[in-house]
Amino acid sequence: MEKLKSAVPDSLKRMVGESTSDDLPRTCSSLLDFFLHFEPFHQIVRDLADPESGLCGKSKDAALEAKRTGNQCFLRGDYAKALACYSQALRVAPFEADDMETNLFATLYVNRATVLLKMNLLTECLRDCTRALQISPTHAKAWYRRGKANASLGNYDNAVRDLNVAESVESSVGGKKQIEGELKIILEQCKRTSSSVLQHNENDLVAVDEQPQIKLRCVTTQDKGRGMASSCDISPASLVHIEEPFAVIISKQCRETHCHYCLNDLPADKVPCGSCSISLYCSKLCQIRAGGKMFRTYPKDHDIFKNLSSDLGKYVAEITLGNDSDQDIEDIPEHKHECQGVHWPAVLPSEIVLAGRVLVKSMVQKSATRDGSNLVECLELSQFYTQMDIESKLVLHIYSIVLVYCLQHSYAIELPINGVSVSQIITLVSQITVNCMTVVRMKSVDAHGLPDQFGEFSCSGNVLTSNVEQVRVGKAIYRAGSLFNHSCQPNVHAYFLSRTLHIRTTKFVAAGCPLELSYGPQVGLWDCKDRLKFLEDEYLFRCQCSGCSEVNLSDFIINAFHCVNPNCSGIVLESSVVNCEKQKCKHFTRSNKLDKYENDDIHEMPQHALDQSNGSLQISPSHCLKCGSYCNLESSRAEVNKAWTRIKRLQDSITAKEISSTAISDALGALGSLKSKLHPYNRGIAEAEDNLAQAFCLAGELQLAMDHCKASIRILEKLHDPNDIVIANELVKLSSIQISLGDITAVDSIHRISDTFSLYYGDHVNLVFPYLQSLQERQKSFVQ
Ligand SMILES: C[S@@+](CC[C@H](N)C(=O)[O-])C[C@H]1O[C@@H](n2cnc3c(N)ncnc32)[C@H](O)[C@@H]1O
Repeated sequence: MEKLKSAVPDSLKRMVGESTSDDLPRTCSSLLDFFLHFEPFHQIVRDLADPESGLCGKSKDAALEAKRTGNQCFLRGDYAKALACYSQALRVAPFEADDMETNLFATLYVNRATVLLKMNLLTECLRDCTRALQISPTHAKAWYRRGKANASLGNYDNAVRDLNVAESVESSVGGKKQIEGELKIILEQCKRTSSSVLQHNENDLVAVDEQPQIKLRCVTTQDKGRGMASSCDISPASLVHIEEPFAVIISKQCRETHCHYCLNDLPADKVPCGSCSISLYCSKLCQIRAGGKMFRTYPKDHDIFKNLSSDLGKYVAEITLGNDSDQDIEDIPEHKHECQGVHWPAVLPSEIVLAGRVLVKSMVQKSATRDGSNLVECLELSQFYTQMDIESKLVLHIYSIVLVYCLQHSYAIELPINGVSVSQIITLVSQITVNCMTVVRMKSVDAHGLPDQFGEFSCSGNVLTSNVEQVRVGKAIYRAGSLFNHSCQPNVHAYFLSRTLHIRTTKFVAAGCPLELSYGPQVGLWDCKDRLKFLEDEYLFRCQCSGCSEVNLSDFIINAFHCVNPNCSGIVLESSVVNCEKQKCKHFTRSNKLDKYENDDIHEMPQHALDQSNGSLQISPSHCLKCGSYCNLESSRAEVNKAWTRIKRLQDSITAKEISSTAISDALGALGSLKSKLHPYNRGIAEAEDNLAQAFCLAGELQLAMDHCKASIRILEKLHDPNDIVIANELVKLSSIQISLGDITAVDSIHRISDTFSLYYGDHVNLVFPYLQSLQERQKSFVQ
């Protein structure tokens, strides 16, 4: 990119930098012309798009090497490493390759199934055996391992069937004997235990039965353009919107951990893409949905099966044929055009690869014309090319040109390469920038940073604690979902089950009111100036929401300093905050929720400042809003910065899991400095308290951890609504500490968490956050 950017002549750079969306066909055409005669550009495109030089292709040698290492690890008993090696071998193995007259894929699946069986990952083992059998139906070891996994799962009928088939396809006498021995054991077990047939569906996609019952209207306002509004009163926690994405792309940092199609966690038996070594899937169904149907060896009329009873024959057919053909598979696989081992999909920025997906899908769907000239209109999304800075415009031009060339090389799309087509891609990417949604997943981790996926309490020594973290797993375009505008005080919450967007109200919404979600910033999390800056930088608009146009108390106190007068509870603001507050057009009214400040006098301060001037805020930076005392904020800021350097050291030791008593006592000193300079409800103090809570958890000092966690929550309660999810997330930590301490008040905390999470996730709460169930189980044991 740097090479291409620096090669562009200054005059062309200027022309691109000053362009508006109307100029795009002309600027694209000029830049294309330049690159056409610039050989390094063509070399770059060849490197990115030529399968021969692609770095993400399949290699039988690399697969055999990984398999060999896997075998050695297996023999040593290093099952985790063996599992990783077999998975890597599967990722790079060419689908058609054979190894010792057996399909290499099938062998690798069976090897991996053997490791999975050793690791007691039975369902995963079963699935790998089935995958091997769908490629190579007479693979005796696959039937045998399948039988063992089924027996361990208590599926005795199927285990007996598997072993009977294994025996009939096994050629060696020794092998047959071993199977017979196993069969006897299983038949014995079967007699002792009543058979329970468990269904193990490879693609356990979440069944979503709840459907939105409310009709929404699309309305247009002058300050925000189109937006969604309710046509009736809507009660809190109502599901108002469900939508499948138009296109999705996984985050780069989640490529090894999450399914590239549905974005769920990858299981131990992940499935690789059939034609490149980039993508990984949680199941074959996801692989097919993303990459299209692969060539498959369907079971032929094997002589070997002829002696089977009709019941067993039917069973064999069921297993080996699978049920993919019955599945409702999306007819436009979004990854297919990126395959064949080329590495541009791995190298180019996610938004560009996503633009490629949108473009190909639109063209295949025929909603876009062959020359792509109506691509932008057919998506009907807003875009802000003209507002972009000079540098971004040039980068966007170059990436768009590279993308069209790559698509033509590796997919042979019919899109002509000219100023019009490239300008359409530029507009498409700028649409994606402002309209794509970040798909997030909730993850609970224990104080030691270990994932707590199974909803169990992690236990390290005597410390049992948990945090909630959000993982940004991907980006997606939802056409109707994009019509929801942003508010820093949102009344709806967006979440994702697999790739499906769900939007639910978190407050009562009166008929006709806009339904607005948060694009990231929220009142109570950041102050107004930081929110405005983020939205301008990321989404290129100036926020007009209530939080940014009406004075609210959170924005006053979130970054406030303490009055120098120790007896005064007043707040002192920096000039940047004051300037931002003064620009708000609507001012503080009694309707701003004051209940949470009932026993404080801070709510009077903005009101007081307002009344004096009859309309506009009369507040001076560096002066206490209550008593007027001057505070030298420069020296306060310097002291606060010093304190933060010390707290950061504690954060580093938390990350490194190396907590020392010196680090903690130093951070306690720093917290004292923060408290002496900052207003008691400053968010920085909440953060420092939270860090200390985590540190004390790691050090096993749970009582102190609880005190600091509570102190953090007390501040959050001043900054947010009582049922805000930010507070519930912190309560997760508090409740797990309380449980560990045997503190009965854990029950109240868990009730609050449950109420808030149900508000945000409705009936999906346990799917999104399985940890809640285990908290509730623990709560029951308290009550009994
Ligand atoms: C995802 S789109 C939302 C739909 C958009 N209003 C439309 O007409 O297509 C995001 C754009 O909507 C507008 N928008 C959303 N929230 C806004 C807000 N709080 N203040 C001002 N503009 C907003 C901005 O122009 C932003 O770039």
